[in-house]
Amino acid sequence: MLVLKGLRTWSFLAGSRYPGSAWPTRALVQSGRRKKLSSGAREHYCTTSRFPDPPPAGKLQKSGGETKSVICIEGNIASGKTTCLEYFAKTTNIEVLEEPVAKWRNIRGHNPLGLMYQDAARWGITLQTYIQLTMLQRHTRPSRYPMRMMERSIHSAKYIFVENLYQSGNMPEVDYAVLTEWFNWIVENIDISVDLIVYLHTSPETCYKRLKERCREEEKLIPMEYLEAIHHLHEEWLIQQNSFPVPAPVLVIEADDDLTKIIRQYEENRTRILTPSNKQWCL
Ligand SMILES: Nc1ncnc2c1ncn2[C@@H]1O[C@H](COP(=O)(O)OP(=O)(O)O)[C@@H](O)[C@H]1O
Ligand SMILES: Nc1ccn([C@H]2C[C@H](O)[C@@H](COP(=O)(O)O)O2)c(=O)n1
Repeated sequence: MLVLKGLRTWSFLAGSRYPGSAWPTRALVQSGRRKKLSSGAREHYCTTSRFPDPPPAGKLQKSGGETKSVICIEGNIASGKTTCLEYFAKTTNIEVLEEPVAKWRNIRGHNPLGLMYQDAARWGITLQTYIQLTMLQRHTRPSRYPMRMMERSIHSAKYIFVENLYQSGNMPEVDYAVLTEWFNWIVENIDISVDLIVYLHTSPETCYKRLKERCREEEKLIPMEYLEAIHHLHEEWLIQQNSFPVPAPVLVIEADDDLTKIIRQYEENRTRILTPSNKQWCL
């Protein structure tokens, strides 16, 4: 392991390892199909990899047992997810839930996010255990709104970030196995269903630029290779759909553009984003 300025650095792209997942992976999800939409957004829909809808009897329901639509905004670090949520929060009467990053930066005076960036092999499991809990709390939080828009999901926490730690050699197999067992139990027993994924598709270069502009203290250590690895895992999961189950139809928004153009795309896709039950545009 390389050491830089006293900090452990990352080895991001170690060989691919996929044991331990209770989910069928490549063979099942390869039936995903895609089409180009006139608005410039691409849609990917994979019926066979969706979670059952409604959830099977016996599964713990969201608090209150109410039925609501859940839209998850997925994308690389600094791709513009929070900005997207802020835009829809201003213009729409829906519940908007940002990622609980403040919790990840401060749990009883400790900063697991910062620790993870300083030494991923030591603190990766700590951070991801806490993220899995806080994302579960997000999914199951009671709400009086019929629609919820969330930043990321418990699914991407597992399929992107835990996976990256494991594949890059920064998470021991035993830690990965424990988190996977927890995740599989949650999937099988708690309703964490999603109705639409909006994937903000950016180049890693764009994210690197935005990350530097945002200048979050803990993220100053992030190298370009890390954003490339996270980008690659998103592409496999949501575009090629050949790594892990995709829990909902995917609407792809090309998000490298400046804010004015992005907002135009949000407007053009407003109905698709806010009517996830309308599958007319799906294959
Ligand atoms: N389309 C855009 N063009 C230029 N800068 C953007 C755009 N979208 C977001 N930003 C800026 O990039 C940074 C990261 O955006 P943010 O929404 O916080 O990303 P995320 O929530 O995905 O990490 C912020 O400083 C934000 O103001
Ligand atoms: N499961 C996760 C989710 C997020 N992170 C990190 C990545 C960023 O540094 C930070 C917040 O993400 P953003 O909203 O800015 O994309 O949390 C992680 O390590 N694991």
